[in-house]
This record gives sequence, C-alpha cells and structure tokens, in this order.
Amino acid sequence: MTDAPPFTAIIDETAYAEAVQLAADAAAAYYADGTSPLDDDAYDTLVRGIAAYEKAHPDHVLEASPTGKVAGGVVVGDVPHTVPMLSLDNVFSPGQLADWVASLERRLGRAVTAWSVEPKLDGMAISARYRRGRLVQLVTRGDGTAGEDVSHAIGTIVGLPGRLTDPVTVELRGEAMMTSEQFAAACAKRQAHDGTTFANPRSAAAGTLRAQDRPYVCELTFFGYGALPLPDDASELAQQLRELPHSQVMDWVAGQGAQTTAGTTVAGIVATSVEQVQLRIEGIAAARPELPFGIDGIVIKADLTADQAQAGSSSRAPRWAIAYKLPATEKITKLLEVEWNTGRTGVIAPRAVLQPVELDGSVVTYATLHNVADITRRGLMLGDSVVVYKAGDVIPRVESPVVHLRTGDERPIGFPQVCPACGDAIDTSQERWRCVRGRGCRAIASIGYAVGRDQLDIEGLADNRVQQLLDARLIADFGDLFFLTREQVLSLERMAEVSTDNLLTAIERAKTRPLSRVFCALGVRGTGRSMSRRIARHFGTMEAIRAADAEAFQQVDGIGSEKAPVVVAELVELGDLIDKLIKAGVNMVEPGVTLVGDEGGTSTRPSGSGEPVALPLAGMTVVVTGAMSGPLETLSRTQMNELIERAGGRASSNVSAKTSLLVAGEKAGSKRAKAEALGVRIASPEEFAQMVTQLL
Ligand SMILES: NC(=O)c1ccc[n+]([C@@H]2O[C@H](COP(=O)([O-])OP(=O)(O)OC[C@H]3O[C@@H](n4cnc5c(N)ncnc54)[C@H](O)[C@@H]3O)[C@@H](O)[C@H]2O)c1
Ligand SMILES: [Zn+2]
Repeated sequence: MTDAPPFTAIIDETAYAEAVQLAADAAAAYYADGTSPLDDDAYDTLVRGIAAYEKAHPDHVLEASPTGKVAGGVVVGDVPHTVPMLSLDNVFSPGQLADWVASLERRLGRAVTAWSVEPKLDGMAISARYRRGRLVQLVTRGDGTAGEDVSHAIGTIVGLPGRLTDPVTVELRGEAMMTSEQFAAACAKRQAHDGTTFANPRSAAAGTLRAQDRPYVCELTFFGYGALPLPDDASELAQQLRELPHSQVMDWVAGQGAQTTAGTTVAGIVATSVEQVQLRIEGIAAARPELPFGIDGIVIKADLTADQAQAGSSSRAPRWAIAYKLPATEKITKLLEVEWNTGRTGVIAPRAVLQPVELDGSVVTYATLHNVADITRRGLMLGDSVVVYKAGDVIPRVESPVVHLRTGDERPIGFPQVCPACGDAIDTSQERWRCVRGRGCRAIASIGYAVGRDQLDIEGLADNRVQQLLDARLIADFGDLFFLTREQVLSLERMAEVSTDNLLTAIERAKTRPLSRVFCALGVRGTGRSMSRRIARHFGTMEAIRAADAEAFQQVDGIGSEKAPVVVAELVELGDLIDKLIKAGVNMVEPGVTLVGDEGGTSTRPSGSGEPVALPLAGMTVVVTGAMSGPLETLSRTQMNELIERAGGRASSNVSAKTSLLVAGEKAGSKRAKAEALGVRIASPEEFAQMVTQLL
C-alpha cells in the first residue's frame, strides 16, 4: 500500500513501553488543557507505531496502551453518557475510502444510497443537554462512557442557545471550538493576564472549556453534528429523531436555533455515490484555508438510520462513519532566527527562520511574523518551540510559542535600531515600522534594476541620474519615468538638450520591450530573468498573470507551493505600479505567444495558424557558452535565452545530466568539458541557428 501514513518504528519491548507512556502523557495533556508536547502528526505517528508493534506482539500489549480506546483511554469523567460518545476511525486517501465503503456495504449486504458528508471540526466534543427547551448541562466526551461536567461554560458558547425554539428534551452533540477571531481575543486576554498565549485554537478551546476559575472569560463557538432523545423518551419527537436520516436531524437542530455547519462554505451535504462523496471531500479541503475555524478532515456517515443501526459500533468508533483525514496544517518546530527586511514600500517586516519542517506538502523554512507589535503580543522568543501554520497556498505563519515547552534557554528577539536596507532611522509611530525614507528607501535600487540592460534597458539612466530624478521628486518609481516631460528633464542639472532627447527616446523605446522583461523589471521576489521569461511565456499577457492564483502559478516550471503565494501577494502589492505602466502604454504582451481559450485558459502556443506548432526546442534544456557567431553574433546572453524559450526550450546556465543541448561558441571552457564528460549533445552557434531558423 503506497498511501499508508508513516509510523514510529518500535524495536523492542522497552521502546514499546516508553512509547505507550509518552502517548498516554501526551493524550492526557492534550485533552486536559491542550499542553501536549507533541503535535497531532507526531502523536498519530507514534500511536500507529504502537499499533504496529502490538499487531506483531499481541502477547505484550500493555493495559495503558492508547490503541482502540476513545481519547487514548486517559480521560475520565463522572457524568455517564446516555449513549457512548465515540471517536472515529480514519482513512487518508480516496483508495482507503473506497475500501472502507466496500467493507461497510459487504457488512450490510447492500449498497449505501445516501451519504452525509460534513467537515470534521477540530475542537472538543461536547454534549449539551436540554430539558424542555432549556440548556441545563454541558458534558465533555471523557472516555466515551462518562464525561466531565463543564456547565460553567454555559452562556459563553456562541451557537449554543440557552433556549431552543421548542420546549423539547434532547441532547445536542457537537464540537466546542474557537474561531480565529475568538482565538486572537483569547490570546490577548491571556497575554494581559500572565504574559503568555495559547498554542493554537484547539488547545485554547480545550483549556477554556475546562477552566473554572480564570479571572477572564473567553468566548467559544459551537457547531452541532448530532441530536439524540433520552433512551426512554417515547414522545413523537423522540421517535422522529430516532428514525430521521442524519441530514434531516441536522436540519431540525438548525431549526431549533443551534448552530450547525449549514450556512458555512463547508456545510454538510447528502451524496448518493462515492464519486459525489469524493467531490465534496475535495471541495471542503479546498475551502479549508479560508475558513474562520479549524477543520482536520471530512466526516462521511451513512445517512439512513437503518444502515447505521445494522452496521453498529465497535467500542471505539461507529462502523457507519469514517473520518477522511486532511494533512496537518500545523506543526511544532523551533524558531531559530528573526530576519528583518525593508520592503518596496519601506515597511520593515520580520521573517521567522525555522528549523525546516514538512507541512501540507512542502518544506517550510520561513514564516511570516507580521510586525513588532505582533511579536510582542505573542511573547515570542528566539529558540522557542512554535506552532507553524500553513494550508494550501497560504504563506506560512508562526501562530504562537508553545510556552510549556520552554527550557529557559530562550532569548529575547532583538528589534532593529536602524533601517536594515539603508541605515536611516525607523519610523515606529505605527504598528508597521517603516524606514523614514518610505518608498524612497528601496527606490534607487529597484529603479536601477528595472532600467538595467536585461530589463527595460534604458540607456543613459545611470544611478546618479535616477538619484537626481528622485531628489527632484520627479519620480517615485520606474513607472513615473514614462510620464516625464522634456521640460522636467531639462530642468535637471547637467542635462543638455541632446542628452535629454536621447534619454526620452530611450524611455520611449523601453515601452516596446517584451512582457518577460517588463515583468522582470517589477522585481517580484523570487523571479529573476529566466523565471520571468517562463512566467511571460506561460501566461502570455500581464492580464493573465494578474488573474492567476497561486495554483495557476504552480503550473509554471520552477514555481512550487512555497513561492507561488509569495508571487501572487507581491503582484497585488505592485498593482498601482503595473496600472501606471499600462497607462503609459508599456507593452504587456509576450511576442510569439497567444492565449488558448480552453478552460483554465493559461496554456500557450505560438501564434500564427490556429493549430499548435511543434516548437524546435520543445522539452529541451539548453545551455549557452562561449562567444556566439554567425547569425547569432550580435545576441546578448539574455537574448539567446529569450530565443531558446521562444523556441519552446528551457534556458539554463549550468550543464548537468538533464541538459539536452549545449550551444558552444569560441572560447567555451569548463561547460564544454563537462558536457563532453556527460555525453550531452553539443552544437556550434551556426548549427544552433539552423535549428531555430524559423524564429530568427
Ligand atoms: N497532540 C497530542 O498529543 C494528541 C494526543 C491525543 C490525541 N490527539 C489528536 O486527537 C485526534 C484523535 O482524537 P479523537 O479520538 O478525539 O478523534 P478525532 O478527534 O480524530 O475524531 C473523533 C471526533 O471527531 C469529532 N467530530 C468533528 N466533526 C465531527 C462530525 N461532523 N461528526 C462527528 N464527529 C465529529 C467528534 O468530537 C469526535 O469525537 C488525533 O488526530 C490526534 O492527533 C493529539
Ligand atoms: Zn531604509
């Protein structure tokens, strides 16, 4: 099985006993107040390891083992549940889900015709008991058969009304959790109280639900996912609740004024086939990053009570429901360093350097820290264990320090005294610190880059000229260059008529550069010359680039899940500048590329006939070295690379086993030797010109 999740390898009985102890301690802390030393991934990996060991050594299973038990067997309570509050079994892939469905249908001896598909809410399970419509008691899940009375929390849970619409006696089951807003408020309260924060919304909810004598009150949110009558209740309503499909019970719950997921983007639905179930799973997973509350999977339930009753339950979980787990979106890692960078607008932003950690499909090494006030609010220190959050295309962020994991070796984070880019003073009057030079701080560098030879190539615009224009406040960014008047330029010192006209002509000419160079001029972080060419060729127009989301950017060769959201965010930030360029009439199209109007609409092909044309270098990685000659003699390296990419190839500067072709001119040195050693095909500039002759 390729989709089996990883587990901790346990080699002997001693290691097994230690693993059981660690899991039990972690679970106890997790359910009590959320202060487990392990993140969920680490815990689950450990428990899977324990289960694997027990399978191989059934005689050695320890009484304290967490396997097969609700809440790992560590939680106790003194309020018995009328019907056990169980956990859920897990699957991790479409294949495992299909296997589970098949086994359930085998057990039933028939196909399941209705599935309820709901988000798996990531909070604390809770039972809310209503008598004649009034909320009288709140009980935690505990060990599944008995829980703890947490009625003191009544009145602090949004979505769990004190009174239902009708005077009914019923038990609502659902999840008590914190929305991101409630979490921020809770952290602020705790910070004000004892200078610490909660690690994440789940543990904050767990701690808050059980906290009895805190001097401050934190608000929680309830989402219901079940309703049951008392076992001996023979009323008509009780009968109905026992017979209605799960989905209709949930409609009834919502009608009684309690909150369900209905109305959210991840509302429960009824699906009639496994394909539909899978589609909804994907839909919920896609919506996850934008949700204002945490989910850690999708719960799939047989909707009809007949199916549920016949399938029954094990001691730990029902057999008619399953949790489809989504990858963890947060992990615990170490905060190693904080870097400070001055952005294009002069804002000085901290960035966390982390011990690399794999999260939601990519390795995270850097994370956003917002600003100084935010660091102070979270009470972060260097060397802290921190919870890092990342889901989908979201830029990773540091959620909070894990205060209970502090060793005493943590050090305060130093804040910069001067602008890290130019050394000038910092304006600290706002939450977002800024260089006193504002946009001007980075202007000289970014304008100098934009007008450089490989970008807009504006001759006669050396750095001292740019500085002059900045000082005279004639420009603030390179977009302003295109709006300069002859009088303005002439008014500068040492600017004669001829040089003025030359400069204005050069600026005018810069408007016709290919999109790849215009894009490159923007200086988007992480996109140099060759990446800009790839982006321009992929999308064809600036309009398409601006319309692309992070997922679309990942279609571009070399852009992964860490870079894509950064590019999108930077482009939004550069919006005004791009608008200015468009207004000035700067070319926004990549020559030789037209957009094909298929769905998704981002694939490109050469213009001309309507049919795609096989490009001469399609699929090839080409390196150029030495002096060009023949028809290519006048081409700069950048122009050579542009030519390669126009011809469908990928330009690279290093020879490796992946190189398809080396174009080697006179005085080719080590690259030629390396290509020979690797058996890479070598062409002279003249031979290469032949290959791409149609594009010259
Ligand atoms: N970090 C740690 O140290 C640690 C320790 C123990 C457990 N855990 C984590 O807790 C999880 C196991 O906990 P669990 O046994 O409570 O199981 P679970 O939370 O994975 O699944 C069962 C629970 O899901 C909840 N749920 C959410 N949405 C639901 C819906 N729509 N319908 C029905 N139920 C829904 C219910 O409360 C139910 O009890 C594991 O994923 C593990 O990572 C972590
Ligand atoms: Zn500065």
